[in-house]
Amino acid sequence: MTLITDIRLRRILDSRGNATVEADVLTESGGFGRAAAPSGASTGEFEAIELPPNEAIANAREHAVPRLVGEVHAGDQRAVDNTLRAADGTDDFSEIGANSAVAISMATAKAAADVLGAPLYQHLGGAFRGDNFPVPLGNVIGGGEHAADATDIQEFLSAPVGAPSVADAVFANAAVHQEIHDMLIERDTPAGKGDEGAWAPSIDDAEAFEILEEATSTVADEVGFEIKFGLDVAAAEMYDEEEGGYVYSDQVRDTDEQVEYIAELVEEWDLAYVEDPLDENDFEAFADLTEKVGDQTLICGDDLFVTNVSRLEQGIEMDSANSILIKPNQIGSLTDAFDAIELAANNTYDVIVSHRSGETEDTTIAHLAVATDADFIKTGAVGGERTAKLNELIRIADDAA
Ligand SMILES: C=C(OP(=O)(O)O)C(=O)O
Ligand SMILES: [Mg+2]
Repeated sequence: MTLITDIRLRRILDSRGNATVEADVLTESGGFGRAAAPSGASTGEFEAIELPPNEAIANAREHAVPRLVGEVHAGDQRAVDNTLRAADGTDDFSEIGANSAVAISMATAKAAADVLGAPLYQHLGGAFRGDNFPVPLGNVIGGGEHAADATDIQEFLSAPVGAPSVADAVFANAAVHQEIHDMLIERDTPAGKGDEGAWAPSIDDAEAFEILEEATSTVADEVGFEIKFGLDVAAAEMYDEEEGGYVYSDQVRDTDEQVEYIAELVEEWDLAYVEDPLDENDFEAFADLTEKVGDQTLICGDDLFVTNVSRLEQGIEMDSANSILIKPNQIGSLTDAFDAIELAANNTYDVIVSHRSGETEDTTIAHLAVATDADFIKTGAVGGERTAKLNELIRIADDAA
């Protein structure tokens, strides 16, 4: 009795104050699900298309809603997402918008879970899901497209790999964030926050590494478990062919120099994680770097893979990385995100489920990460739209215990 009986779409605010799409899905037996689309700033060239919310809502109402309401069962997620694809009729959701598609897809999954009386992670993961919890990667210093006049590297991420529980890990990342604040004050470097709540001081990357090392080791001593750190370089945003490569504040590095530089950073700082160290079109340079340091760290494709099975297949074939970032709105549906996760896991890639820089209170990604046994979740360290997911993870762990 999970036949979809109504879908309501509306514009709500995201964390940057921009409009985004929210969907409510109702079912015949009274199930209800609500979800909202997030939005990126450093978006990949190959992502599914986000339309202006008004347009996305109008087009989804015209093309998708009539094919779903009274026609498809909410519990059959693949049928729901296939219907969204058929209604859209393009490869990249450019007709109804990936923002409408992902909001409907996620809201439908929640409605189906509601009908079952089960938490979303259990509906998505099934009764025999593993009992692992993802390690949260906390963005604590950042710049790039997420903050003006700050670091070149987009995200410096605290990685509490030794935490005994997800709650310990979440609190450790918040403590690192606070410790960095204290250190910045001591250094007379006041800082505002970027889009994801990370400190965005006007410092260079070298200083950010020093601060992060000190902050993570101070907090690790306090909490008694290992905290490493990692990066989202978001290198596609730096890459400029006409300039001859990767444009940093103080120099331009060509592709070989960029590979060398990142490999040195991995060695010097014992990095646990490096996301998008190279341009989104350069599967080969990714493969060079993975060959050099892939046994010491995670080389993760975000803009490289855009949660897209075909791009991941290419990466697997070329050994371009050893992990993938999963952002459901990059591809437009939960089914597509699940397929990418399954392909990654079958090829021993680590999986990192991720928020976007523009977020809402929606907690679907916390459930998705637990349901799929993801190795990591990247969803900030502080800020209401980030703690919505982090606190949900704590609740899920509590519920599952
Ligand atoms: C979360 C990220 O930023 P955005 O949402 O701006 O793409 C990212 O690049 O990993
Ligand atoms: Mg990224």
